[in-house]
Formats: sequence, C-alpha cells, structure tokens
Amino acid sequence: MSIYGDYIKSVIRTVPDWPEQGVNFRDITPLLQNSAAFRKLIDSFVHRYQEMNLDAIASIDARGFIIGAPLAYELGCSFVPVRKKGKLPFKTISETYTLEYGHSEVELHSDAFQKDDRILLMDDLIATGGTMLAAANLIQRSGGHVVETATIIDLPELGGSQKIRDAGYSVFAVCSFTEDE
Ligand SMILES: O=P(O)(O)OC[C@H]1O[C@H](OP(=O)(O)OP(=O)(O)O)[C@H](O)[C@@H]1O
Ligand SMILES: Nc1ncnc2[nH]cnc12
Repeated sequence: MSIYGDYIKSVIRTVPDWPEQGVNFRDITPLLQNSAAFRKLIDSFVHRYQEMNLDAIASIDARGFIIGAPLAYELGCSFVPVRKKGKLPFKTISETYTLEYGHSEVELHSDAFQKDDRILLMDDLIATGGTMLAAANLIQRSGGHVVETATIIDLPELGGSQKIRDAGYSVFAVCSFTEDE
C-alpha cells in the first residue's frame, strides 16, 4: 500500500453485479474526475519510481494507458503501449492468456525496447493476474527487463498478484479490495 492508499481507495467506486451478476466492478472514473486525487495517484508512482533508472513505462490497453502516459511524461521515460490483439500496425510479438471463459491475446511492437531496457509495467487493476503476467512475459521475451509491475488496485483474493510474484516479478499496488468491501 502506498502513502496515499487509503485516500485513493476512498475515491474508487464499487458497482455491484457489473458487467455480470456476482462481480464487484471497481470503477476508477470518480478518481479520474477528482483532479486532486488523480494528481496524488500519479505523484505516488513518481515518488516510488523516480530513482529507479527506468528506460520505459509499458502499460496495458486500455485503462493502463491512463496512468502509464502521465508517469512516463513525469519521469522523462519512453511510453510503450501493450495492446489487445490486432491494434498495432507494425511487426508484433504476442502472448495468449486465459480468461475466466476463453482466451485473450496481448501484443507489443517488436522494436518497442532495446535489449536490457529497464521497464515498469502498469495496469489499473490486477484480478486473476492473467493480463499483467502475459504482458510481463511478452516484455521479457522482447529483451526488456521488467523491474516491477504496478497497479492502482489489487484484488488479492483472486490470487493474481500472488501468481505474478510466483512467476518472479515484483508487484506494487496502491490499494487493495477484499470481496466484501
Ligand atoms: O487480472 P485480470 O483477470 O487479467 O484482469 C485485469 C484486467 O481486466 C481489465 O481490463 P479489460 O480487459 O476489462 O480491458 P479495458 O482496460 O479495455 O477495460 C483491467 O483493466 C485489467 O487489464
Ligand atoms: N472487478 C473488477 N473491476 C474492474 N475491472 C476489472 N477487471 C477484472 N476484474 C475487474
């Protein structure tokens, strides 16, 4: 949890039973609408990463872009989008991952990184961890080094952050929610 974790958590809205019965959707739009809260969020990432000599911020289509781009701007790093299949125009490498039902695929341009570049990978939320883990593996395959994976929200009861740690990556979350919150 970051220094602003409790505050950031207080401006995230939970929408029960969306997009389907039984899912508590953690909605970051109230956080984005609140300029003071959004600034504190980006500042907490700046505070954590400013001395880490990062070369690039990679973030995941689509909500990850909202936090990755301002952080890259603040830190003076390059910004690399990891996109859902079929969105990137140049030569890509891809990684398939399992969803609750079926499969999905993330892609990266083959020239996105230099070998051994130090990369921070960001997304807004970790649930089952499939998306973040696939993106991290993709970056490592492309020759980059994933220094850490970072998120606004972790849902630890779904096991995703532990799965990412078990695969050897560091995980930083600004806040977390249990199922009953
Ligand atoms: O840990 P996981 O179980 O993989 O789930 C987390 C992912 O799910 C959401 O994205 P979504 O695919 O809904 O796309 P969006 O950002 O375009 O809304 C979220 O933004 C993460 O990327
Ligand atoms: N519970 C949840 N809230 C918001 N985004 C999600 N992506 C996957 N699970 C989610």
